[in-house]
Amino acid sequence: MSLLSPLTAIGLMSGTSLDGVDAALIQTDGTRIFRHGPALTVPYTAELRARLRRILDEAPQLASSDPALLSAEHDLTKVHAIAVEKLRQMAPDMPADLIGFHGQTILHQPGRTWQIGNAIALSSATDLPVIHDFRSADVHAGGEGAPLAPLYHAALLHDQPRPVAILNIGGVANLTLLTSTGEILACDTGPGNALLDDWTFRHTGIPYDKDGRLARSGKVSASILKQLVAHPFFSKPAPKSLDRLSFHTALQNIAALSPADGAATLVAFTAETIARTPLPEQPQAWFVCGGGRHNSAIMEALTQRLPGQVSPAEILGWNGDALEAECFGFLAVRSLYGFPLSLPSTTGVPAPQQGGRLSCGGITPWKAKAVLNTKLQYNIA
Ligand SMILES: Nc1ncnc2c1ncn2[C@@H]1O[C@H](COP(=O)(O)OP(=O)(O)OP(=O)(O)O)[C@@H](O)[C@H]1O
Ligand SMILES: CC(=O)N[C@H]1[C@@H]2OC[C@@H](O2)[C@@H](O)[C@@H]1O[C@H](C)C(=O)O
Repeated sequence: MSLLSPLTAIGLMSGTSLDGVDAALIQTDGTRIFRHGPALTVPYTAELRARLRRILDEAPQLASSDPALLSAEHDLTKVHAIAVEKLRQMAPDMPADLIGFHGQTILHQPGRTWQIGNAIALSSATDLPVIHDFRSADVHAGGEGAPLAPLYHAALLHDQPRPVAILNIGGVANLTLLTSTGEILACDTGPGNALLDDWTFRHTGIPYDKDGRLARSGKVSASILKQLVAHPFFSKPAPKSLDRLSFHTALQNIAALSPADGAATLVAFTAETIARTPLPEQPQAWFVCGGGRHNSAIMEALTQRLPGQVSPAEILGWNGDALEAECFGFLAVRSLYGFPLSLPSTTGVPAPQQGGRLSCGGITPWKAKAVLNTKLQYNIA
């Protein structure tokens, strides 16, 4: 059991959907969760989203000094600072000690992962220490750099009957399995909502398939689904990770289908690839978080395919839209306390790996010392 003082952290995550910044407060010592605070989302403007999307597409060729990149980074850091300010106003009874700042992933490939966001500027704007750059240490040590949520998921699941899983359906989907012996196994499983969002937008002008209405009005193309799931990624054992645009060629495979049949086939693709993930044990319960749990077509498709009980995270009293942001608050505290953020069974890194970097950018040194030193004492009593 940890004897370190609990800290209150603000976690900030901006996911692959480019919808905005999720922020959440959490009180934790990096192993136990003492309190979940409020959470909120500050959306990106359509203009910033469009700039980020261009940067994502160009990322493999971009220099870190590229003016368009620096300007987008500046603006998205401002959105993060606004999220922190709003959250502090919502929870005056939970003063934050530090921030966990994930940043916007613009590239994720074997051997290279890139999140943008200016930690020094965020630290200055909020007057708080900021932990950032959560993924590079894992990648440099030979890991996938993702997913990083598994240690947080395992902390959330500590009192649940095993084997049990948390499934996150964001742009990409990822799962954490806690086995009957307590091993934590994790991976990205394949597409989440990203392909369905693009397809729906292309055919209806609406950014996502609200409540799965389009998909539920269509029919799955069994032959195209068979082609899609034949990709070797899906039979590869965990750990494994994906970039946002992995499998985007699936949109070409379904191009000749009607909008409804295409949506139905993409929903089946998401559910089928989750169900096919090679796991040593089948969870008896799946707790689903991320925006995909709002899509009843996806939830139905999962219920049909998975042998265990499938429920939204809310059934355990969690906020399924806030889990990823909470996770980066939790990981910020782990980083500060020197605990690993990843394991061989979660990212394929050769040994448990610490990560994250501390930036006290704009904070006067005496203040950073006061905040962190007082809190970083062993709480022996
Ligand atoms: N009511 C709804 N009906 C259907 N789908 C929804 C609904 N609400 C949200 N979604 C889906 O959830 C997506 C957003 O999910 P989420 O916020 O988990 O993504 P993210 O955090 O960007 O992804 P990632 O976990 O890959 O980083 C939307 O793009 C949409 O596809
Ligand atoms: C590189 C990157 O940002 N990956 C994200 C993305 O969104 C979902 C999935 O792909 C997961 O691998 C990860 O985020 C979660 C929070 C994670 O690291 O666990």
